[in-house]
Amino acid sequence: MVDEEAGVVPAVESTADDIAAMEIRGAATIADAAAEALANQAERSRAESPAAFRRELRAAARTLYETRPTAVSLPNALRYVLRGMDGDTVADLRAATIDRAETFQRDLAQAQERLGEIGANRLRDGDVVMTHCHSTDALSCLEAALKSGKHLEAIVKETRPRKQGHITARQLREWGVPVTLIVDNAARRYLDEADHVLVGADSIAADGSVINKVGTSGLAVNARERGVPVMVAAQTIKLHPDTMTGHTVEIEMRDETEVLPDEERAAITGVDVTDEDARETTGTIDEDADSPAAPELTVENPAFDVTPPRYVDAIVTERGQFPPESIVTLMRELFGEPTDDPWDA
Ligand SMILES: O=C(COP(=O)(O)O)[C@H](O)[C@H](O)COP(=O)(O)O
Repeated sequence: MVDEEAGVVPAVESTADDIAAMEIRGAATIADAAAEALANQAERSRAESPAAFRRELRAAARTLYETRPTAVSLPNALRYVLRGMDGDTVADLRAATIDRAETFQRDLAQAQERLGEIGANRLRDGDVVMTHCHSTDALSCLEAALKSGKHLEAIVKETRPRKQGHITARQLREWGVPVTLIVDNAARRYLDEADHVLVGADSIAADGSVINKVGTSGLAVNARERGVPVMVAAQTIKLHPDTMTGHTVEIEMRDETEVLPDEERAAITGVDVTDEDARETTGTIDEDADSPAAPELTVENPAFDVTPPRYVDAIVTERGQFPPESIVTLMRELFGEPTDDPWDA
């Protein structure tokens, strides 16, 4: 079935929904799923003319693009696939698009493997690595080090509010790595036991700033104070070309219920904190607490933050490792001049 209006097939809508809901998450995985979705669009398109086919693919790209704003791997993937949409007939366009998406997915997997081998060189036998969130690029470094026979241990930050640290812990344990899981607030204390901080990235800006899961910047600042090197594992698909012309990276603000579910909010707002009597008889719910007179409770839920380059020791890519300040050279080489929206490709 095709969405008649936009021509976007249900498989694309469903991938977009999964990305928005974080069923599909992590910058590399999102890019892979987006390329796959465009291939699905190409395969299932009922367009009868090359122009209609191109229109549909652009609409599909836009649907995918509008899901989450921070990981540049998403528009980079869309742009890459759409730029390969060559041909004079619908059949040729279909074949070219599917082929291009497959090439993208293959290159992505190879880049991650290569990056892992490079990152593993920074890790010594017996090292303890502190992680934040769940990054397949970061895990690739650990996997390569383990495959080369190094013994590693991990201190895994829980990563509130979505607890992606649990995914990291599960994976590392499957690989036989002893894991110590900590709440985010305990990171500074446990940095004394860590030899490296290893994180991934959603975007890397031209000045070498690293945009990653919220909490990365605080971790990096603490690591610098403790003398623990911070290594960022990021395939070049994470380089954000628009930042070369001064654009900033949008930080996604997610729903407040991830931080404060409704029942917990009610437990806070149900008590009138200005009413001394109500506070003393704990558990008393003030019926008027949510009245316009009650003080406002605001919850902010930024999904990512920005770590300035001075707190990062190395950005490890499939092209080698770079000091953050020199990443712009690689960015220029790979992306050339600044880019348009993916659907303008
Ligand atoms: O911040 C996150 C995931 O955030 P979210 O869970 O909100 O998507 C990851 O560190 C990067 O995306 C890198 O992941 P990878 O190395 O797998 O690309």
